[in-house]
Amino acid sequence: MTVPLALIILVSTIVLRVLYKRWSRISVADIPGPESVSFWIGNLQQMRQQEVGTMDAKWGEEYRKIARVKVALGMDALWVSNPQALHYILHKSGYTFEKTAERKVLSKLLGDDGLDGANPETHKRQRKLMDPAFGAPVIKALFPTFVQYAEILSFKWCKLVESSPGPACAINVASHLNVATVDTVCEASFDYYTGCLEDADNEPAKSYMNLMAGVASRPSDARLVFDNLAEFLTEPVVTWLCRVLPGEAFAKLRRNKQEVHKVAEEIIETKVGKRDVMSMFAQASTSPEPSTRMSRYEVISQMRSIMFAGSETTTSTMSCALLELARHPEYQDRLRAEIRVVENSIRARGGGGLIAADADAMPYLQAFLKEVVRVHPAVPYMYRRPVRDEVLPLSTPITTRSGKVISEVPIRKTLRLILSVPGYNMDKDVWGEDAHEFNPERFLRPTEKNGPNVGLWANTLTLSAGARSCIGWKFALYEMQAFLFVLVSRFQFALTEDISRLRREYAGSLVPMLEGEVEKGAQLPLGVSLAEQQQD
Ligand code: HEM
Repeated sequence: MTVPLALIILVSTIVLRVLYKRWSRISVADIPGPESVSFWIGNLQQMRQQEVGTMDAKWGEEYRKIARVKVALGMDALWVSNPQALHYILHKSGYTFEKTAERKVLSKLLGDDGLDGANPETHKRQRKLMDPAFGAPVIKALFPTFVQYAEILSFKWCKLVESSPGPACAINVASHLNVATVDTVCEASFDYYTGCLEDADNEPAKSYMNLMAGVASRPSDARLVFDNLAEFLTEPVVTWLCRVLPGEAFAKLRRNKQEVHKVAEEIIETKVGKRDVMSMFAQASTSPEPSTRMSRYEVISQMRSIMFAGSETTTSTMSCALLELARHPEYQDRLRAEIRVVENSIRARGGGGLIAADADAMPYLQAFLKEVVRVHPAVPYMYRRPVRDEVLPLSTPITTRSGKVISEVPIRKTLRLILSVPGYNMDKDVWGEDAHEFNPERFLRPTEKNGPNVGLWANTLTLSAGARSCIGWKFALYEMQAFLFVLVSRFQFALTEDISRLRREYAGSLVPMLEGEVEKGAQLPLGVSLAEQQQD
């Protein structure tokens, strides 16, 4: 077939499908929402032009937690932060709300046939096989590895501080944490030493540095339209396009895939009889029973899925944790005081190092981390669409454009839903009048229950909920607790002048960047100096 003919068929298919959807849908036209900026990209750029959460706070108040927005080519979507609706979508409906086509394409690009993009049947099988590898006993046993990597990072920062002319050294903590989390996830999950914190040149690990910033920050209008076309194309066409399309973003993803597949093939061969996450998956690849088997390609895909899902998310959250400590010296002092008490008790029991039970018994560390996770959601949006016509229940009734008061919204099959994590996490009806302030104290006082329990941890939506919730949440929390303990014990954090240019940018995940230097990727420069240590 000639290229022009192929193009004509492609464009006609898209036009027909757009028209079909327009005529056959249950309309959400009566739901209030912001005016569309253009037919091509609707409100999509508007959602990205401001920092993560700004638009969500505005729309949450103005449209009462559910708004009709426009995505590409004049298509409708619903932006949702309504607690009852979120609860219904994530908890009540199993697999009725699947990931949108463009979200699945991203999963495929970053994780092949891994868990994140799997269709319901495959997802159920994979998740059942993978859940034990992320259970509390396995993750608590990994705690010494988390501490070990925090120590390596701390050693690196000590050298930087000691060699700087003044007592404090400006360190881009986001980029250092990115290296640390990639090293940690490789060692803890796959028993694979990458050594990037110690300046080793490991290509697979390096391909995860600044990945989302390179792939998804500040997309052009054309790119936004292209992403939204995924809905009208078949999977083989999308896969082919991703293989051949030009541009640095696609090239970066192709390099990443090549590097990780190469190393995953080698790792699998060494896994017989071991107990790390990858070994548990590799054993599943030899199971004779189809319901407990993962193919070799699926096992390799899980490595990509986990490395992608488990590195930039924790980088972003820990960076924001250090930022909040720098902004609030009083919280920093309080956390350090709690750390000193635990260090004393470790000394009193004869040493042996920090263990998971120590972190579990630190109320302020827990409260602080919960507040970081609430205010700085590493994955600000989740994208879903119903596989059948559905009705979304609302906890707060809304008045439609035509003046009707409704507490349910009928939606057609495949309507795109944008689940707003900052919208829910900052909802005053759920969190109180001070919902927009950073205040760890809220998790230390008894709270009234306002509405359904939506989120997985501390009721925040940050780790999602339900069948497709974050499988690595315990991994993330223990890793972040270990890092915070070690780093706050050794260092004092302060703001630098550059922080006035800080933007919490949306690049698929929340990435801290500096205005005017977005092309440099994640940046969070903080003043780091040595903290006063206790005398023995
Ligand atoms: C603070 C850190 C983290 C945050 C905020 C986070 C958040 C999330 C969210 C919101 C989802 C659901 C995405 C969606 O439905 O579109 C998810 C899924 C997932 N996460 Fe995490 N994550 C974190 C850390 C980790 C870690 C450390 C790992 C692995 C070591 C991990 C592995 C995964 C995987 C494999 C999925 C797909 C789960 C499924 O589809 O069943 N995550 N994560």
